[in-house]
Amino acid sequence: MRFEASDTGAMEAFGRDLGAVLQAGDVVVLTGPLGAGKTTLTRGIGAGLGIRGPVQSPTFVLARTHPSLVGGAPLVHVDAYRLGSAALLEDLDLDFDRSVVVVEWGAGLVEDVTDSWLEIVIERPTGASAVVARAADADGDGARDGDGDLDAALDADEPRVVTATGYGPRWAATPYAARA
Ligand SMILES: Nc1ncnc2c1ncn2[C@@H]1O[C@H](COP(=O)(O)OP(=O)(O)OP(=O)(O)O)[C@@H](O)[C@H]1O
Ligand SMILES: [Mg+2]
Repeated sequence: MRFEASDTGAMEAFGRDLGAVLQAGDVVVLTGPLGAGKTTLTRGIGAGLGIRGPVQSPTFVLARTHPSLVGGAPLVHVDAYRLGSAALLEDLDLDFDRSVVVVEWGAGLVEDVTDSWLEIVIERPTGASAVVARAADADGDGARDGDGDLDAALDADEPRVVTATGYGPRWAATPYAARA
């Protein structure tokens, strides 16, 4: 399943819709470059699940558990950026069966801990480098301004291409199923 999230709100809305169908035992893997929108999507998933926020970039903790406010499964939000190996993911001893687990940078790690997962790849078609170049020359005269607000430019709404592919029995009969 592939679509374009035109802005931050569209990404959160996709997450909310997805969160509404996720259940305990589900694992979602988010892949995409820095600032792609992985945490933004996780925030939407959290809203769809009805968990207690706020969902933030797990900078100092590798995994954060958000309890449900509606009697459903908690959201376990993992940042595997510094984790690097499936063994370390296993060491976190997460309660996969009873939680919805979302792993940023989890590609290639979750295969060892679950037989089914939903992989979501987020791409910035415009490319971060193009955004950086534009930020450096905000007035567009071809010369570097030196006062471009890089952070604002990186955060500004721009489309993302989102591809969601489900692997394993959990996703087989869903629109996300990977085509054999
Ligand atoms: N179409 C879009 N979809 C999602 N986020 C967008 C979009 N357009 C702009 N943004 C902005 O891009 C930023 C994405 O940041 P976010 O923290 O979600 O990325 P990330 O992939 O988690 O980064 P990191 O790798 O650092 O964890 C946010 O500031 C968000 O508002
Ligand atoms: Mg993030």
